[in-house]
Amino acid sequence: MNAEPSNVAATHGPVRIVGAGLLGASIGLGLSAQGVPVTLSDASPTAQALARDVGAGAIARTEDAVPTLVVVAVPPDVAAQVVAGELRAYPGAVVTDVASVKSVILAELVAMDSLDLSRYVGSHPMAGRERSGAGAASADLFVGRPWVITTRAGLHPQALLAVRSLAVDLGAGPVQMTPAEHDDAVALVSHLPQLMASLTAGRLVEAPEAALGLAGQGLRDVTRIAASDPRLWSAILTGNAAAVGTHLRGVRDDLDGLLEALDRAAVDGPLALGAIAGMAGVISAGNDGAARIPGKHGGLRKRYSEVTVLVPDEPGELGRLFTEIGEIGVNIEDFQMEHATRQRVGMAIVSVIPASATTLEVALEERGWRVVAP
Ligand SMILES: NC(=O)c1ccc[n+]([C@@H]2O[C@H](COP(=O)([O-])OP(=O)(O)OC[C@H]3O[C@@H](n4cnc5c(N)ncnc54)[C@H](O)[C@@H]3O)[C@@H](O)[C@H]2O)c1
Ligand SMILES: O=C(O)C(=O)C[C@]1(C(=O)O)C=C[C@@H](O)C=C1
Repeated sequence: MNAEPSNVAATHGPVRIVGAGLLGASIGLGLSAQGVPVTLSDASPTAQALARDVGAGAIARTEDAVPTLVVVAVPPDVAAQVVAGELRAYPGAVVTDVASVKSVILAELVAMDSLDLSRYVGSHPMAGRERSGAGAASADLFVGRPWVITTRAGLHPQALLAVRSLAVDLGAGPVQMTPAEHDDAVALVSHLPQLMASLTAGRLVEAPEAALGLAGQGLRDVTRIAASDPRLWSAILTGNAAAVGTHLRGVRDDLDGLLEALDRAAVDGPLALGAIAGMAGVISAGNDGAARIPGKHGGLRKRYSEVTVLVPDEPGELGRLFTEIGEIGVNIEDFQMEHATRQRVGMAIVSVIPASATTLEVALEERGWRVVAP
């Protein structure tokens, strides 16, 4: 049963969404759930119909009420053209786009004639998935995530406010920065990780089956986003080429140092002069960098204990595990599932606060679950 829409949004509709894929449909779902009227437009009639069918809004028609806010959620290489069209079509509306790069789109818009750019606010929710299209959309996609809102001279304060309200209504935290600051930041925290995941996964293309059969959670963690859409990501990466190049050159320097140490170990043995320090330096820097990644709600990442439980690969077993953890009175902070190759069993890795780990292990064992030793 659908919950009644709770009409508490600060965003005044109608909101028109152009590009009804993962981002557009997620925004539509989040706004529709709060009773904001949403219309959807997409170059693909199929994408448009799918977004409507998942509940993201109504398909746009020429006789629709004029929107107060237009959200452009198309790939970055066409975003400026679409934003310009919307600014011209709706002279009273605020127009935002959610593309993953910001400077290149603004530069394209500035180069166009007779556009009222005081109503355009480039933005970027730092939330997404490795899958495209409305079928993967979720109203909760933005909850607890930063939503970058780019600022610059000449912006109408009401336009800024409208896009801030959109972010807040969808549960995100607005963060203001210039387009250049945004592009530098995402080159490091989003675009470089995508490339590293893709480069690592690309090494698997010709890997022997026997090696792939040994793959554990480490490989899965590092390669989740390697499933991302090549067309979308090519546009993102080339749209932020200079900043991405800077970080990749940094990685290249690190790789050169690493290879030098490895080559020494390969020739003179594992304890060759400088070899151990070379490895430890890279791994320690990784520890320090990872420790700086903020937790999902903005605070410092908490260190949880992991309790690993074998779960039979049968309907309802995972649900039973969750129910019993609830009965034991322990809160699940995070959860991952690891699948054992060629076995009818999976490993549920349940993250809990350290003080609860032993209690949970003992209680689950008592209830007949097989807990894997930490
Ligand atoms: N995928 C993510 O994780 C993520 C996260 C944050 C921001 N973004 C940005 O959001 C935007 C949309 O990404 P997505 O993941 O939703 O992609 P998507 O492929 O799921 O959806 C894009 C939609 O835009 C439509 N489209 C393409 N050109 C169009 C045009 N000229 N006019 C109208 N519709 C057009 C496509 O048919 C498609 O339905 C991109 O700019 C992307 O950089 C993506
Ligand atoms: O979680 C993911 O799938 C993402 O990679 C989302 C992610 C990110 O790098 O954080 C990817 C690109 C977008 O521009 C914003 C968010």
